[in-house]
Amino acid sequence: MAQDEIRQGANPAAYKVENNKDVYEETTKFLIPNVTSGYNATVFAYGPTGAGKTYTMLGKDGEPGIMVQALNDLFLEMRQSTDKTYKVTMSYLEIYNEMIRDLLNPDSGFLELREDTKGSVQVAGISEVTARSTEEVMNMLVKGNLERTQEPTAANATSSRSHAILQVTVRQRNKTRNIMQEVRTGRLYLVDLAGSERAANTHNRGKRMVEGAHINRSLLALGNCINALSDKNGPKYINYRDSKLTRLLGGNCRTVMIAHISPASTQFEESRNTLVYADRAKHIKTKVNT
Ligand SMILES: Nc1ncnc2c1ncn2[C@@H]1O[C@H](COP(=O)(O)OP(=O)(O)OP(=O)(O)O)[C@@H](O)[C@H]1O
Repeated sequence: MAQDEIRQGANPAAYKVENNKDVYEETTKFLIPNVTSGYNATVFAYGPTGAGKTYTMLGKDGEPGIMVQALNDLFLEMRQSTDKTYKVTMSYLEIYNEMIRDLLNPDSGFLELREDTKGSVQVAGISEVTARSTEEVMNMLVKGNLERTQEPTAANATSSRSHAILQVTVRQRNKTRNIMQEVRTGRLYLVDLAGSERAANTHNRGKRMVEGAHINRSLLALGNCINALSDKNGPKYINYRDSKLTRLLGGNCRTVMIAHISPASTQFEESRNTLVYADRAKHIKTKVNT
């Protein structure tokens, strides 16, 4: 079975978005039943440094981000199921300078991507930790964030220099079967990207410039995939293999892009670029195969 899925942003005049809860409800909440039904879904925060991506995804005390809210709904939905049992595992990784690090086990060094027998791309050797509640996931996330590559830049004092990806895997079994057979696996990717600005804008030199080039390689590949997928004449060849980020996230997946822009006039060019990408992404139709 194949299903077409497109969700356009609602009419901005029709609703108010004042906090992370509103952002979650308008953008991400609808994905949760898909994941518990065995589909993959991705939410990524896109935009220049300091525009609020980490604030949206992770949140702050008293202002929980998309991650907490998505996990709360995910666990709630699983608890309410009468005919299924679920097992949830999580992995947390960063892509820094086109290298993958396990943030829950940083001693494991740099990890490689591999295709499994079904053709889906996996991170070889990444730790998968069982989680029974949002608190357990968030505790591990906080631990993992201490390992994340974060440095001050001219544009943000606690700038995330890597793309951070939280993978939540939901394995579903049917309770009513005599043999407890695994039926479906859904995966939710929650992604806090590094800043999308051109390196020159953050007045970075040396190491930060090199990072900028690598960050931009992944983001450029992401932008190219968005361009190719949104081509009015139908998608041409999609270069998912051009970067670690697009290899990992590419393929069959319902995807939400949360675009971040700054109100500052000095950020006009970045804001415009972000909106152009967001507009293109809005027109992508994905075919999700079951
Ligand atoms: N909606 C908001 N309300 C209040 N404060 C915010 C909001 N968005 C962002 N901030 C604050 O702005 C600062 C920069 O935000 P944040 O670190 O989330 O940016 P970022 O886009 O993740 O940047 P980078 O790409 O450098 O990691 C933080 O101190 C954050 O708390």
